[in-house]
Amino acid sequence: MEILYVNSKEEGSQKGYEMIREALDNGAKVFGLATGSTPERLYEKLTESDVDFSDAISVNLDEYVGLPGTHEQSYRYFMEQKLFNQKPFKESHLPDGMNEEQAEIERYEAVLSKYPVDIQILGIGHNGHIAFNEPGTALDSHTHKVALTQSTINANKRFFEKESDVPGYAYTMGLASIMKAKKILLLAFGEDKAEAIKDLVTATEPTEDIPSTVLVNHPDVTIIVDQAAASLIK
Ligand SMILES: O=P(O)(O)OC[C@H]1O[C@](O)(CO)[C@@H](O)[C@@H]1O
Repeated sequence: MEILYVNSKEEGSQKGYEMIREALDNGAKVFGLATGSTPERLYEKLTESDVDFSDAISVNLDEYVGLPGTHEQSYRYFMEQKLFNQKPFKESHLPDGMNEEQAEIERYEAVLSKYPVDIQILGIGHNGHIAFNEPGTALDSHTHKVALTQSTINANKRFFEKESDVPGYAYTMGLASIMKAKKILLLAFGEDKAEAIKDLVTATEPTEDIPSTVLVNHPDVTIIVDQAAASLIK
């Protein structure tokens, strides 16, 4: 696990941007994408650049259950606004929050089998979740439906008018699905991520209590942290 210490979110997003470009230049075809506030600046940098994803495929980590892709808080809508409208991919895949559970799990697993991820962008939740894999998720999990924890609902309610509007469930790639990516790039910015980063980088083996620790066994993980997120490990 390589840790890149940067001074700011701006610098970290620039580094992330450079790594994505490098992957594309070196022939990466399938990009695993994340939502949330963490990668926003990185996506902005991609949209401001001359990068061309028209031959590439994107697959996203997760989607709220019950929100159609046209809903402003859906992750499909987020991706369209932040990246896809400006930089279209040949194909962009996200879980479909309106599909029935079993059908959606099978459909998305088939997408992931068809398109193994070359480079996966990840953020991290306060409780160490990656994608929507909350503490207690099996380390060998694949795409599944998850009940969001109160911690995640609290963190995400800022995007909704009121807390009761936050969906209680999501479809998410599992931890084993994420581990299949050839390369993983995890970004964390801000003091509120310091505890989660400490838990991840001090872990010696994976534990279900802290989903991010599954990454300890991945051969190619880079973590980009700003000073605040690194404040408990430096
Ligand atoms: O980047 P943020 O907004 O801090 O979110 C952190 C994590 O939470 C999620 O948005 C899910 O709650 C993840 O997809 C993300 O990595």
